[in-house]
Amino acid sequence: MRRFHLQPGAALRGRVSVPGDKSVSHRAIMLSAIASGRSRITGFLESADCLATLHAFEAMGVTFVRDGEALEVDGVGRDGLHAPDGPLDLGNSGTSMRLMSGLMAGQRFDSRLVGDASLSRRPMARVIEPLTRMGARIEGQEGGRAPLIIQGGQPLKGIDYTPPVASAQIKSCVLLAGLYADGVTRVTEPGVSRDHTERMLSAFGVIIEREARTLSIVGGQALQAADVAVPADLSSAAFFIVGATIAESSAIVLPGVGINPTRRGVLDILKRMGADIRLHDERIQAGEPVADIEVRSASLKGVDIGGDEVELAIDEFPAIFIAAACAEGTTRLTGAAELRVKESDRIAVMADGLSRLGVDVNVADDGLTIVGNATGPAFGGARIESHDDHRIAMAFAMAALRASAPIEIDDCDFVDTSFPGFVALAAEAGLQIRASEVSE
Ligand SMILES: O=C(O)C1=C[C@@H](OP(=O)(O)O)[C@@H](O)[C@H](O)C1
Ligand SMILES: C=C(OP(=O)(O)O)C(=O)O
Repeated sequence: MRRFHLQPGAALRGRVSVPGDKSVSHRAIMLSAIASGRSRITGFLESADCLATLHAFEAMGVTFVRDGEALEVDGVGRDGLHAPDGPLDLGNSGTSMRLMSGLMAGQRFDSRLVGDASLSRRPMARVIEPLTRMGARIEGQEGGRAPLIIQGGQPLKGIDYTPPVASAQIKSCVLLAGLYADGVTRVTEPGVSRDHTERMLSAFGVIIEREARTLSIVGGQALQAADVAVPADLSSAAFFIVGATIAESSAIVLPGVGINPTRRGVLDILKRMGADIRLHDERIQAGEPVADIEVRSASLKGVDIGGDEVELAIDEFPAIFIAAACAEGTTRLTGAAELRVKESDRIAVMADGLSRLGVDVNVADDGLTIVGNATGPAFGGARIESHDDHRIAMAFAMAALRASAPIEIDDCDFVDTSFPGFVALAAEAGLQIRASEVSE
């Protein structure tokens, strides 16, 4: 088991190049695999989650070749995947399982999607239900959990679907199944969620229409190979953005980070709290908006967060909670029950860790309230459990910048699911961090 050890204090400074976007990398593999021709992906995130997606498509006959910085993919066409020899192991990755269940429902062969203990606890009824309505034969375990067993060769039909929660994973699953369905598939979003799938489908030549909150896709369309330049991951950048904000005398620049409007809630929330965040050289890279992000230390104040803003920052709340603990006054998050069904229950696990560090926190069913401490150290020292959740581990690592004593974080192996190289990059930026292997 990997443990992080952090010494208190220090500042973050310099240029911090975080690796590629996880959501975009998954989609780049999936769409290039079922496109016709050779696609070239640059900036692909070589993390455990994205490699799980890549290996699943390798097992279905797709060839990936590394060419220097690029990953070349020989797409097999919409109907060219082969039956895998065994189950497709998607590890810790909710995105892989939910998006691929849509793709697998449209194949002629059977598949079995499995994951680790955390993924096997996460709700899959949210994809089983719409896919079943489309005519798929898909079965989960009790309570709608993985493994998912998908029977191939079922004719799918387009449906009109409104997911029960705003979720890019549900939306993408249904749209991808829609590629294999007869007629039109429509998804009406109950709230805005990240639109990487729609943008990338267009880049691969698929016609997908949006009218207000409804997306429509006509089944049977073919994908043409495309080049994808994956932006740096804003969700990974978020830890450094919060770190540089809360640590005195900090100044960093994060180059080439994705700032897609359906994803950039963390920037808007932190700015509302008083953060000094500036965007430079805003540009479009392979259909996605990116910018260089400059961050300097700033004094923060507590804010209320809720409504549509929640999904726009869904993965960044562990980091935002650390910022809230360093803000003057109270931060109140509501409408965020989805945080309870991520890699861990991020409301309970963050509240537990914050309490151990001496922060005044109150938990509700759908959010929490944090009373911040804007002057001096905001955290004491303690050993924290990350509950095998990458984002919990990295968020608490940043807390050390405003702690009065050392912090240790257990179960940090899962950081590699989204951010390989985190420790080295954070240390280079100034965080006093080291990792050790300890026996369980
Ligand atoms: O589509 C995606 O790539 C993701 C969507 C989000 O999940 P939901 O859409 O279910 O909220 C997010 O939490 C996840 O890390 C990645
Ligand atoms: C929730 C996350 O990912 P996934 O759903 O793909 O496991 C995340 O990366 O924070």
